[in-house]
Amino acid sequence: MPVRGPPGRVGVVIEVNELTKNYGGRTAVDHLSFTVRPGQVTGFLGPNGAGKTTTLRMILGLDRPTEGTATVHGIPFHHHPRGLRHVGALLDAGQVHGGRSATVHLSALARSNGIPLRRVGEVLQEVGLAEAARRRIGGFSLGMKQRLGIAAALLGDPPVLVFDEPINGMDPEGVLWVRRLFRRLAAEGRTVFLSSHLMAEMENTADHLVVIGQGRLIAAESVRSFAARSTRPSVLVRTPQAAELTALLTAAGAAVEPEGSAGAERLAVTGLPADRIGALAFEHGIQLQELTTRSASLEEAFMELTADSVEYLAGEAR
Ligand SMILES: Nc1ncnc2c1ncn2[C@@H]1O[C@H](COP(=O)(O)OP(=O)(O)OP(=O)(O)O)[C@@H](O)[C@H]1O
Repeated sequence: MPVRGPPGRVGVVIEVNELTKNYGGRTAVDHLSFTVRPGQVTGFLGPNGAGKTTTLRMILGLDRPTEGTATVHGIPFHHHPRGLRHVGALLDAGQVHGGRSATVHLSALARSNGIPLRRVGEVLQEVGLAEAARRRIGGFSLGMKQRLGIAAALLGDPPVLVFDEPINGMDPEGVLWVRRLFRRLAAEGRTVFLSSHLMAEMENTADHLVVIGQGRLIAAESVRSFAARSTRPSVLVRTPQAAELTALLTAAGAAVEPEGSAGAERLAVTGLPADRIGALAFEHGIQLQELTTRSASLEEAFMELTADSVEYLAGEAR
């Protein structure tokens, strides 16, 4: 079923414009501007302390910006009359009343937001907590609490979903499940915006990325073009003549790193393209068993682009 929200700027659901948050003398979010569109999963990435949670809180109207604006469908979220039926959010899975059961917790949310109670059973089923519905939340693992938080976000069947580090604490099966869920929600036309400090989590989940460091925008683009930004694509070579090839490629200006365990004879070569490596090996009678160009991983692009902000934070002895 296609999901529609109220009209805003065409094709833009969440719009952050020059958003800034100061805490005392410290700037947590610094003139940040980006947009989030429907029908795709947008990953919100940055190292720890980059300002992701603060930004999400301002989008959800839980914190007031020092400067700038954050709107959902063209209006600040706290002015929106439909609450959970408009935006579903998971910010802190731990912030639930441990003495209640999942059913009681979700029923209270449904009642206060004018959502039919039948939705409680539906979302518990959806997130795989139907069996645990009557157990005390206090006994839930972090992964189960994340599922409960996702159930709460889905309760109002909203067109916009915002999740802060939803994959934290999930086991591998939970990670696969949640990825499929996010992709399905986006395919239904919803706007799905989720934060993480782990690039690898986003590689298979997001279509689009907003990357921040020290509260400032580093990149806002597709996952594919972000990965292509890494300046260090490398070529993987497997040969029984590793020492000879290493000397040859190094002399030709490449950097060569052995990979895997000693004697595995796999080399990661940067600074020379695969065809040149193949030609040099052929000219010198060196046998190659594998020659593969590796596209730079998202992780490498992320590390390169956020290196400065991470160093800065480490230097501040946080
Ligand atoms: N209520 C607050 N009072 C003072 N400083 C705060 C407050 N909330 C956040 N900060 C600071 O603002 C900066 C950004 O924090 P934020 O939690 O938004 O980052 P994050 O990207 O979500 O990080 P993480 O991945 O570690 O959750 C940090 O330096 C943090 O210490």
